[in-house]
Amino acid sequence: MPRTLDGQVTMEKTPSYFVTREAPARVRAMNRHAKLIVVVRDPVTRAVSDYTQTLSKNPGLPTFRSLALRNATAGLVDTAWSAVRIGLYAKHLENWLRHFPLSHFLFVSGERLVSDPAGEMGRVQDFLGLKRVVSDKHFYFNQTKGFPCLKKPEGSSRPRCLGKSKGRPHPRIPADVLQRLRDFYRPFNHRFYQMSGQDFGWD
Ligand SMILES: Nc1ncnc2c1ncn2[C@@H]1O[C@H](COP(=O)(O)OS(=O)(=O)O)[C@@H](OP(=O)(O)O)[C@H]1O
Repeated sequence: MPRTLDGQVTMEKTPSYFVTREAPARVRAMNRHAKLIVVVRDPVTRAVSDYTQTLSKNPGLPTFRSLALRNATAGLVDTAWSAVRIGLYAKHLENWLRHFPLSHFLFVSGERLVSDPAGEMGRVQDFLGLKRVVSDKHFYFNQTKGFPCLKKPEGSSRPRCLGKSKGRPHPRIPADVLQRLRDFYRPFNHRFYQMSGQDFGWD
């Protein structure tokens, strides 16, 4: 990574940092002033999205139900499955808060990133102490993609949406499995709302 000069902000993005036990201590050892941005979405939708991603690479994958529930009859949720475990945001945040104060974090709502990308980007710019440059006029809603896209990315004169692997249709998951997961996550979500001071309205 090149050295950051005065007036520059260096950003690094790795989704697995948030859920990796050793990451907070290592990040702190590198820079204890680091600002940390975490994008979170409803953990149930996140699990289905995760499954969709794996399924696209491995079409022979067992059903979502058989991976999410340890014992189909008892309906116990399998927290060893990474698609489930990653959504336990309160647990991951607890680990990070041993190394960084809450003021170093910005939690971005994955849902609002879709419904109001400029609004969420406004919060990101404020958090980073940047002038609000990215605004409503940079986004448009692409009907075909079903998501917001950039009107004119930096260095290009043509609009740009995220790639095919972002915003794919999800397979239909049986309602009882989704309900089981919703019930499972509820207490963890509430704890996460308390810890972060933000209600994401997932239930
Ligand atoms: N503008 C825009 N365009 C397309 N997709 C968007 C957008 N904003 C948010 N999203 C949501 O981002 C989800 C994919 O992001 P990931 O977190 O899986 O990406 S990454 O693997 O961490 O890079 C992806 O999840 P899926 O819908 O499950 O594909 C999207 O819902």
